[in-house]
Amino acid sequence: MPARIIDGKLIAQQSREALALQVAEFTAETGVTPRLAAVLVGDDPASQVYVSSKQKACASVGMASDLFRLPATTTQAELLELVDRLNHDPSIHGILVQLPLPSHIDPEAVLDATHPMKDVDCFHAENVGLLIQGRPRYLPCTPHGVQVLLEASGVSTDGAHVVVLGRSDIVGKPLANLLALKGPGGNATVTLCHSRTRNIASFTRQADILVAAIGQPLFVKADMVREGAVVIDVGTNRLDGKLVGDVAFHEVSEKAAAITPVPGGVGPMTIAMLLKNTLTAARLQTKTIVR
Ligand SMILES: Nc1nc2c(c(=O)[nH]1)N[C@@H](CN(C=O)c1ccc(C(=O)N[C@@H](CCC(=O)O)C(=O)O)cc1)CN2
Repeated sequence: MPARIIDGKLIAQQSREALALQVAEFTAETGVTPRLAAVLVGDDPASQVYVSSKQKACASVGMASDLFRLPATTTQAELLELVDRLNHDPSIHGILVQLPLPSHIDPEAVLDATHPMKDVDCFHAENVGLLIQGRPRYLPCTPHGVQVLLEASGVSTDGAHVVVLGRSDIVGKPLANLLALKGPGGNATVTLCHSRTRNIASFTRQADILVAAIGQPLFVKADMVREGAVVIDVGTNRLDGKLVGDVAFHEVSEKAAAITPVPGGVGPMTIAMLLKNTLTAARLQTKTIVR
């Protein structure tokens, strides 16, 4: 039987609708509108699309956003100066610096410079540390999106064997940590595989839940997947002008119990989770009057 499709577009929309109510309530109580600053350096076409989607998503839930567009020739010092200005602007609750940055800028220096309270991407070392210790301030957007997709589709991670392909700082590493935490949405047994893993298929075939975030188009084939597994595709690769994931969708969906498509799977969830963090940031930075 072909796999059930996990509809990220729909689940992200439901998440935004729920969030819009929370934003309205927060603003009515405090008079504060949560505000996100997006920083885009250079002309990467995909990054322009993602940043514009983030701004539209902010507006759709009643949040404000500002876009700071800088040319590709911007120096690291100039970017750090802008981040410092945003750190000190009390009207801004969340800062996101869109990645990738031009190659002459060290992303670590920029992410380290973002104030941890405004780090709504959850990339700052302090926030990553808090997550790993099981007391997160913010949840990393794509990993949290994967977690919400699983929950919304009735797929429990409790005691499940999750195999994560890819060890990036944005997806693989934080996702492995998030799913291994104690509590609902966690409690998984996690195996983290990467490009140097020997006989990777011997691991993927053991997965109850397989998450592909390895950045290689159509890497996961049907013979790498256990019958009845749940497959989550985080890949966004351009192949012959078309957007494809890390999973060979058609053949794998004949074997999996449930699968996310690309587009329309994890991608929209990343943005929905960013909005959640921006509201959390606004709450943390606003002294709410207790009535
Ligand atoms: N500062 C950050 N930079 C980057 C992040 C991030 O979380 N923070 N993640 C990715 C890009 N990304 C968000 O920024 C992102 C990627 C994909 C999508 C998405 O909705 N994709 C759609 C397809 C859109 C298309 O046609 O290209 C989908 O999968 O349905 C949203 C956000 C790297 N950089």
